[in-house]
Amino acid sequence: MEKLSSTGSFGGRVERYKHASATLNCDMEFGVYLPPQADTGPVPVLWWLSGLTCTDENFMQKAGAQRLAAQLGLAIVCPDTSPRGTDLPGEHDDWDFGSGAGFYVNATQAPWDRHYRMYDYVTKELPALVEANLPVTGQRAVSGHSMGGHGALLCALREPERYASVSAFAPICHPSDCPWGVKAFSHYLGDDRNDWRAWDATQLLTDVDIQLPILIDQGADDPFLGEQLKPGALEQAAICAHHPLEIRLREGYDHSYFFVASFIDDHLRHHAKALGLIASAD
Ligand SMILES: N[C@@H](CCC(=O)N[C@@H](CSC=O)C(=O)NCC(=O)O)C(=O)O
Repeated sequence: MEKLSSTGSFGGRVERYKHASATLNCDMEFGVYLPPQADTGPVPVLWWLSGLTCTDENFMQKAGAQRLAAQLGLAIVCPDTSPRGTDLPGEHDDWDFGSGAGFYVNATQAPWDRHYRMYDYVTKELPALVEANLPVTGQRAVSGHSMGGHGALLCALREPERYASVSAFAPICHPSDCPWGVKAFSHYLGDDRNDWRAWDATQLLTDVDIQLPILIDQGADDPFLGEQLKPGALEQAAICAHHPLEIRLREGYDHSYFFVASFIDDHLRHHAKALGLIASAD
């Protein structure tokens, strides 16, 4: 992998890298925050999955996570949100589909299946690359925002043994039943809705063996709350499956990174506790 930049931040470094992805069949860029503790030994990683229209840079520039990550000794890796440099029919026409909108699934439908395999990319290829080349351990936590919150829930519900903890900000909780999800899933996965179940947190949650407790923050003034995000569906599924889930509805907050930045420290502490970096998240 090629280092694109390295910038000091709270005693650590914000770095960006480029590499050729075999999973996605294209070149990709990603961002990483390495806390000062990474100078003397490997540190665990919070994997952050961003939302629609984002690149690897939105979270690093807007969430303000570096100050506390530096104190905790927690690295943060931000993948991009879709394959890049490709030019499939209609790929760049809409902000909620195609480029910037990979939805963290493995596409099965042509022409998307040649590139849009974001689940395998963020759970397998990129962790292997990062863990082989940067001063990090194989201990992982996962979080994300909106489409990335859906991605984080997928990681934790499909392969809970790979993660110590999970959280999400305003996740798309039931993509099979919202306009963003239906649009993406019909193109990437085809029209048979039985094939969507394995990529829908609300449906997956009923069959998991290892139950990672889920922490969610949701803005009460989020314009996408009722039509796209549907945390109530996930809450009902969690009650039926006795899956530990805490959803905190935040009055006065919307869907933006002002909301993410306001509560990111709580999430970092939640993950740091699960990773054994601190004794208590309070
Ligand atoms: N069309 C608008 C709205 C796009 C938007 O709100 N994107 C969110 C994620 S939405 C769900 O996945 C986001 O994180 N935007 C980036 C940011 O830095 O705020 C638009 O294009 O702005």
